[in-house]
Amino acid sequence: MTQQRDTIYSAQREQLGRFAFDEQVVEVFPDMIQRSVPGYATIIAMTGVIAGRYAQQGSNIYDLGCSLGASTLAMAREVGDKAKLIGVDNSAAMIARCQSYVAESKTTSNIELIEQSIQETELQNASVVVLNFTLQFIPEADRQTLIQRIQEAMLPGGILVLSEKICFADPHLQKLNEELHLEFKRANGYSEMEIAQKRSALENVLIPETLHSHRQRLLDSGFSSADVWFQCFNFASMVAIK
Ligand SMILES: Nc1ncnc2c1ncn2[C@@H]1O[C@H](C[S@+](CC[C@H]([NH3+])C(=O)[O-])CC(=O)[O-])[C@@H](O)[C@H]1O
Ligand SMILES: O=C(O)C(=O)Cc1ccccc1
Repeated sequence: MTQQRDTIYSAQREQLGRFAFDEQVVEVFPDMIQRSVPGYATIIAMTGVIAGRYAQQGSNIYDLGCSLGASTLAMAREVGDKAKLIGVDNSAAMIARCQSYVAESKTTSNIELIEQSIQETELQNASVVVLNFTLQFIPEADRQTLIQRIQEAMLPGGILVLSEKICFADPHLQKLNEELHLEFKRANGYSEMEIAQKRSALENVLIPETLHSHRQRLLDSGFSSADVWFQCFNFASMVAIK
């Protein structure tokens, strides 16, 4: 994998379009997500560990919003050929590049990649479902239906890993965590202009919710247990068990 540095928002732009997962983003995505999401590497690696524990023989494992397949490949390493891995993403550019990463990885796992909206994906026989930083891009009004569908497609004892940018009901905590995230981005070499321009491009595209809302939705959808297993500032990962 060649690592290209993310400089997408480094020059001042006259017109800032909505953030999109296009070819330009795909080129720099591994660098972008690592420098933007505190705890990203840990969440990906532990998604693999969790999948290794919960994979059921002959079941399906879904990575919904798989991007370049970071979680898919982390799970492949832990799961081997016990289960079929299915990565889904609606960005053609992401799926194309993901396909070549999977080929390069020479994994012996059975991996299928599908270019499709996860709102349309047929889900079944699932022991593990992963939504790593994807639900935040789904319209809020559609989130309950999707989580409910995932729950219904899961085998008893199955697990959902849900990682998200989160917000806080308490205004002091909201301000603190947002500022700490900004410090993290500055420490990773992003300039004030890059931070400001990306923030504006993500407005009304990435919509965070509180941990309370996420947990409530998971329980309302029929999961028997749901809680946080990792958090760094305004980024968290939860597990929900059927
Ligand atoms: N409706 C949709 N259907 C399918 N895919 C979608 C949809 N909406 C957005 N996406 C896809 O969801 C992914 C979100 S990135 C996931 C990172 C990955 N999980 C990782 O752990 O490396 C997170 C981020 O960039 O913050 C993108 O590839 C979109 O194309
Ligand atoms: O960069 C940010 O501020 C984020 O919230 C995370 C992110 C990471 C990669 C793509 C889109 C959003």
